[in-house]
Amino acid sequence: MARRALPLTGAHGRRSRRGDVVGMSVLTVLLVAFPFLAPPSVTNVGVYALIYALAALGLSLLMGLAGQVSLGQAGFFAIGAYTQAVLVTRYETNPVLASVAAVTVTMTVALLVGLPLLRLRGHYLALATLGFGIIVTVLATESEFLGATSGIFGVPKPQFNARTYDSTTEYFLLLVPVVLLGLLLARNVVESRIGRALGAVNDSEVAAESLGVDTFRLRVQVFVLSAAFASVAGTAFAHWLGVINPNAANFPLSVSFLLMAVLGGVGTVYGAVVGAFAVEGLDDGLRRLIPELVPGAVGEVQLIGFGILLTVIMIFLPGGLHQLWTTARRRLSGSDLAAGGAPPDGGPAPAPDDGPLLARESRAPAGTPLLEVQGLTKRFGGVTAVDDLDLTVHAGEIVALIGPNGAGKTTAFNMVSGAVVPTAGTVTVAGTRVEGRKPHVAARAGATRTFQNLQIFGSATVLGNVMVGRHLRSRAGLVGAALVLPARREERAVEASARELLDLLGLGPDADRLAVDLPFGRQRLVEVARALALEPDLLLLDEPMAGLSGAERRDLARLLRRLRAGGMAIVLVEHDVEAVLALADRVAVLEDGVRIALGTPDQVRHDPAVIAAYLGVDPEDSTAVAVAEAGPGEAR
Ligand SMILES: Nc1ncnc2c1ncn2[C@@H]1O[C@H](COP(=O)(O)OP(=O)(O)OP(=O)(O)O)[C@@H](O)[C@H]1O
Repeated sequence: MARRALPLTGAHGRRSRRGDVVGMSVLTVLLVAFPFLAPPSVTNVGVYALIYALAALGLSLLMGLAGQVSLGQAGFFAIGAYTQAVLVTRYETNPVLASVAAVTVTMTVALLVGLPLLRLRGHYLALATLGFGIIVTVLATESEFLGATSGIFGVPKPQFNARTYDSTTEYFLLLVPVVLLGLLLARNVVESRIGRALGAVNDSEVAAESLGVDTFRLRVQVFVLSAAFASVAGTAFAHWLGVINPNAANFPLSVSFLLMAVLGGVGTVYGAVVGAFAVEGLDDGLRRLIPELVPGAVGEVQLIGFGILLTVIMIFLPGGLHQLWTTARRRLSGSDLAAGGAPPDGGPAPAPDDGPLLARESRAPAGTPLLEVQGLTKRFGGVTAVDDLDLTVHAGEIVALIGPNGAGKTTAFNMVSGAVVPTAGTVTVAGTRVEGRKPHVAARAGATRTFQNLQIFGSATVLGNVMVGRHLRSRAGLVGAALVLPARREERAVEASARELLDLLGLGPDADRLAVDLPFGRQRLVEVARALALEPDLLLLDEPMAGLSGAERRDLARLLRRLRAGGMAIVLVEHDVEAVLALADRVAVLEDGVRIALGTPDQVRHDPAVIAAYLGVDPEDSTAVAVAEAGPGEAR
């Protein structure tokens, strides 16, 4: 399971508003005092640090939230800078209006670039973004309109109320509120429904998708947001330097942004600012030091210095300076902050109530077909894992899918939930065709799942895991999240309903612990709670009993009965045949991908073909079948 170096927030699910206010206040005081305390040459370095911090912040969001590395951030920086320079110098546009236009242009380009590029992952995406940066550099170099290699001169220092901000100190102070606003917006996004969903995607894309998160759409959104940050930085850069040339898009600058984000701590919003100051300080230091150490050395030597630094950080401090900070805090407070306190031991069992659970008026009446599978087939090369499967599951019933190892249960299950594309056949969930589409489509239609191999969101608390399950039951988008106000009330409601569900499943005392710190059986329960948070009409459970103790199995079986009584349809793949026969209304049996039986537990229990499949006796041999019927036991 992919995990980012550090949780972006208090382990998405727990906010620290007081910490935010203190952090922002301290940073504001430090930044405002900086130009008055530092000598002018250092303030000059500080101006660059503030400008670059914005671009690094965007990159940090992209890497921390969307898990994507971009080597082309300078490309967006340059697009912002060039657009600003053109509008201000050629069309005498008001600088503020020009900035709005520059950011809009950059975001549009990012959208157009992101739509095809973000289908790539990992190194491929990094290489593609590198290519994008190179294209921008070449276009700027070759374009006469953009001044070719010389670039565009004469971008004036900004003026407000007939006052020109042309001293280093003034420009620094002008940038401080812009950077603080950028931090605030970024922080809001990280703490929002969108940030939580992206954090989940980083931990387990398939699980996040199954809870209704449209991962591609979110990635594109963060990519565009990240470019917007770079663009704002570019406009500030153009006014500060007064000239913009193709160097603004070049690879070393993208590497610098990457270094700032990584050094500060990927995904941590304050880290980008700290990283920018650290890198710019080092850059200045290396610029002075290297010519003394290596006579005649030029820029490339500095780049090597950065390369070495980046490597050392990745090896010894993958969480960047933020990691140092959190470790120090943890040591000072003598507690494990991420874990959210001492683990309770075991926690109480689910409530003993046996009434219907999660019933609601909008549910389809019992007996309504919610899942219709027709002719579902999957071939892996020469292996036909599932062969022409038909199955209908109705509201208010539990259907079990059983069969010996390799029978095709998981493959069938994965095709129904959207994780595997069928070779043939259809899957309809509550009237929506979902076969071959991403799992979030099935989730939107009302179906979600748990996993045989647990897919817990490792960087999140138990509460954070379950809050992701509320993704489709909340609405705040990226803009709403950035502006926080419309989203705050919704967030409180999401947290309250997630806590309610945790209490219902006896997980309340574990709510603020990291989910991965829980024992295996309780992690399974977290997955069930997370799935239930979506309020599904169809719940797909892949081996939910595996790894549970006897008491936990009984509790889970009772929970499923209560959900069925509440009108939910449940499909479970399970190896514990006795448990299944005691729980399910109907049982479908697969062997070598073929459905060999479908009926009530009693019918299936005595079906000679089923007995033969499990025990290897000949269904025509009545004596062997009679002996086998005496007790099929567990399949494994
Ligand atoms: N990605 C894959 N590539 C190739 N073959 C696969 C793939 N996934 C499954 N298979 C094959 O398809 C068949 C069905 O596998 P599947 O995992 O669906 O069975 P299962 O009933 O869930 O088994 P188990 O109970 O062991 O989990 C097996 O022969 C398996 O080897």
